[in-house]
Amino acid sequence: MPQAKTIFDYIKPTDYRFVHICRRCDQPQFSNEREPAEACVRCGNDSFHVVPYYNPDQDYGLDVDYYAITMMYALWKEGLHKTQVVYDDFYRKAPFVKGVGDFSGELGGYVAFGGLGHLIETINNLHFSEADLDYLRQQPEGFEEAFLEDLRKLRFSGDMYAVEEGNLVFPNTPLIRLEAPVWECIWIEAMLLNIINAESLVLTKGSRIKTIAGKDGLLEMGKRRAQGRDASVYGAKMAYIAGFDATSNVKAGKQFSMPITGTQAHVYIMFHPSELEAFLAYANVFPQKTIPLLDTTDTLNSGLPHAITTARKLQEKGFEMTAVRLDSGDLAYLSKKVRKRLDEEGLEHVKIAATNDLDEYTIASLKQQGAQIDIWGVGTKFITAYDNPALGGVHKIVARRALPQELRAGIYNEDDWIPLIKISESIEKILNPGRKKVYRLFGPDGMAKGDYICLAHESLEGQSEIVLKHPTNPLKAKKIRDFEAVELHKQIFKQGKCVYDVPTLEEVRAYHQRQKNTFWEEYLRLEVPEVYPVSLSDELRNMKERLIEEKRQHDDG
Ligand SMILES: Nc1ncnc2c1ncn2[C@@H]1O[C@H](COP(=O)(O)OP(=O)(O)OP(=O)(O)O)[C@@H](O)[C@H]1O
Ligand SMILES: O=P(O)(O)OC[C@H]1O[C@H](OP(=O)(O)OP(=O)(O)O)[C@H](O)[C@@H]1O
Ligand SMILES: O=C(O)c1cccnc1
Repeated sequence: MPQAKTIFDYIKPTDYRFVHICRRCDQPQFSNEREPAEACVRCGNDSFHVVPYYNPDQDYGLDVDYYAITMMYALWKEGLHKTQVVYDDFYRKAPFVKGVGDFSGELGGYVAFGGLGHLIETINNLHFSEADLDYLRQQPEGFEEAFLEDLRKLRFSGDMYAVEEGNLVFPNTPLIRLEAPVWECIWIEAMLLNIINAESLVLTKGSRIKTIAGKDGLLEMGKRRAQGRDASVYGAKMAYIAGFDATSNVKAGKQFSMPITGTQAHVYIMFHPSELEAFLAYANVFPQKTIPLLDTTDTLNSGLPHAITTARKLQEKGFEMTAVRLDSGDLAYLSKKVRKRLDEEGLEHVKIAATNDLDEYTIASLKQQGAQIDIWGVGTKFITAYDNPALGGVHKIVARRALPQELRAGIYNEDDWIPLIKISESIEKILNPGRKKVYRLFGPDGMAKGDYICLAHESLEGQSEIVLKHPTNPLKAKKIRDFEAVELHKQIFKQGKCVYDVPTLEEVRAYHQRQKNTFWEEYLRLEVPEVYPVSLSDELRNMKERLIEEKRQHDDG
């Protein structure tokens, strides 16, 4: 007899917090309330098992810090919420970089820009659901119904320009430029930073690991250690962009159509009466992809001979064993011993995979020690960005249109962009004001020579020579001739609509590698990397200095 249809068969619940399951007939009912209000729709019973329900597709509108909502409300009350503004997103200091810096103490390093795909998807979904509005209605601030009604209709309506995902970016360079009504920019802030900071950080870590692993096999295995489910899935995506070959994360494989792979864990070996039986049983089921784990008992005296026996059995059936995995002990020593033994047995084709808290530094050290490792499995230290757990990217207002009182007083015109600046104790922290764009300058050899940040109306077209000047240290200057200037920002949203052809994951991965290849190794090395030149145009620098001066005079007066 066919099973009775349930509510799951008819609707796709998007907005509920609880499922009340009838204790008599198992009929589920969705609700935002913990307390079941009604009797079972199918059998009339009134006893329910209450199960928390969470659909990750919900709560886009509330994916914010509360002060965003209160500021949005205050601006709405003032009638200024739709004022057009410009926001920049940038970071100030590259992560993971160790060393003392150059002669002026400046540290180099880069960030591989990640998260744009996820951000586009999120902005496309941005809205306040009825449940979101109900939640706000319950807050003690007493938001007016007319405000909540405006939130109900609110969608992102602005323009967004961004560096493309996978490119390399440097401190203080605008990665994203948002031009939208001020309340939308405030709404988006925390969500945008959450995505871009987390994914760029992990992509950068992955990119560094890939630099060291080179052409060796590289597998992502961090699911169990990532800080949250989302972080594991998007982290695996970043690994693939960085150049890893595959992930152990099956959800990421499905969600992003990326390759998945795996070996075997200690449980499989411990469960069987003996290590050899375990190896043989697995090989029997997966003769084309057998990667025995050698260290459950004793890597060299038990795991290795049993793996060799397994490889022989596979050969008898016409198969070659793929690899063996080392997961503890001195990986340099063990890998050399294992390689030698395998080669002596005529098993040169069997590769050696290694895991155990690896990162770019351990891999570099193992390579330097002559370790015979062909495949690196990297988990915890990649996915958690272990040695630098946060990227401090920020989202700052840099310009706005005139306010009604300024228009009335004739101080500004309607189409003026008014540059904004925030003075800080340290000169490095003072942000670059105004609507800006970024050029990357390439030499005739195709290598990146420096980035040039200028105002949006400026152009480098027809210019054959340029002096790149350090933003805060006038002694650092570099003349460049014979360059090709490429604008880094692409338009992503136009009046709220995505106008960007979002590349496939394969394309983003290839793009990351191509961009990385345009940087000299000196900028990418792990320790004490060269500082990549980033310059402000003279017009931007002069404007910044003038605004600083005006602000100081204004505050003194
Ligand atoms: N030759 C080597 N040179 C540098 N680092 C190594 C070398 N061999 C292993 N390592 C690293 O040293 C660390 C060893 O960690 P740890 O002592 O926790 O492992 P273990 O005792 O071998 O195994 P287990 O995970 O079972 O505790 C790991 O991060 C591993 O990657
Ligand atoms: O070491 P990672 O870079 O995180 O790579 C993934 C690790 O996860 C597994 O072990 P698990 O951590 O579950 O147990 P273990 O520490 O006892 O090996 C596996 O054996 C790897 O060692
Ligand atoms: O497939 C593996 O070997 C694997 C997967 C996740 C974690 N550690 C190892």
